[in-house]
Amino acid sequence: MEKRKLAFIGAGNMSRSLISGLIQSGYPATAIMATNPSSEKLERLAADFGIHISQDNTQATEWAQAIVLAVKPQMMANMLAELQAQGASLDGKLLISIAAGISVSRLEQMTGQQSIIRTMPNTPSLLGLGMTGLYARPHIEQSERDYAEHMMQAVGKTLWVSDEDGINQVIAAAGSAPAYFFLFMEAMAAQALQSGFSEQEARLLVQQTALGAANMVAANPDISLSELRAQVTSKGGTTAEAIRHFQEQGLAQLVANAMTAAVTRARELETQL
Ligand SMILES: NC(=O)C1=CN([C@@H]2O[C@H](COP(=O)(O)OP(=O)(O)OC[C@H]3O[C@@H](n4cnc5c(N)ncnc54)[C@H](OP(=O)(O)O)[C@@H]3O)[C@@H](O)[C@H]2O)C=CC1
Ligand SMILES: O=C(O)[C@@H]1CCC=N1
Repeated sequence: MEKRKLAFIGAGNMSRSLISGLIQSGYPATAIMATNPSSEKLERLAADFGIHISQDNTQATEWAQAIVLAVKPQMMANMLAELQAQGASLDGKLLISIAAGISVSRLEQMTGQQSIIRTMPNTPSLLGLGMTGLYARPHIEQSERDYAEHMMQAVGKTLWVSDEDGINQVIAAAGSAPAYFFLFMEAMAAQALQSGFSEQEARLLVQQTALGAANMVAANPDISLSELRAQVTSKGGTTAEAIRHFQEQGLAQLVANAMTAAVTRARELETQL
């Protein structure tokens, strides 16, 4: 892939995940810079990955050809206003936002720029196992789409959405979703602990099973999820009893409601920020 000089504005959890995945995929550390107001996270990034670091957003944006906007949604307007106040020019740079809840048109207003791609990655990008949704307005050139896509493909899989609300659906199904699986695993580990396993044993049982289940899905694209479930579920056996409990207590509806709540929150942020 093209190795543009790439700056991450905001060196938090998601930037660290993306930077780690990019470095593992062979993106040159010398072509990456991260900024943050405080130095601690930056120093860890420099020590772990050998990238450039700076506490000066203007310096980073001037250096970069592509810029990942990776601050919290609530910080975005201030951060971009400060850049403009300092006279930083974003002309000719590709802006890649990873923020939830900030629309492209709002980003255009905040930056005065049009070359913007909205993305929604997730933290497994850290391991090259990310899932990223991308959205661009029709006027965005193919070369810019390709760069953003290849960058995200370096850290996992990608999916373009054709209308912008699709990004909010990606948040619910992928961006926020690692946390759902962690929550489920926490609940399972807590019960395993309760039943007499040590913390370490409980974690081993849960993590290896989650890994195995995810790999079973990935390795069998022609087998439906419900068929994979059926293969575990002996008639009159133990799994059937557990599944009956989940179903009687409305797991599918609960998941649907939770995902809808994530979408609603993303849309709400879009009206507020
Ligand atoms: N975490 C996730 O799983 C995902 C997050 N996202 C999006 O990624 C973005 C970042 O989220 P996340 O990494 O979780 O958040 P974090 O809070 O971990 O990271 C944001 C970073 O931005 C820094 N920051 C604050 N103000 C500025 C500024 N003016 N200039 C430069 N850096 C600044 C913060 O510094 P300080 O150290 O001082 O707090 C912090 O390190 C959000 O917009 C979120 O919607 C998208 C997909 C998944
Ligand atoms: O919770 C959030 O708002 C961000 C967006 C997706 C994951 N984390």
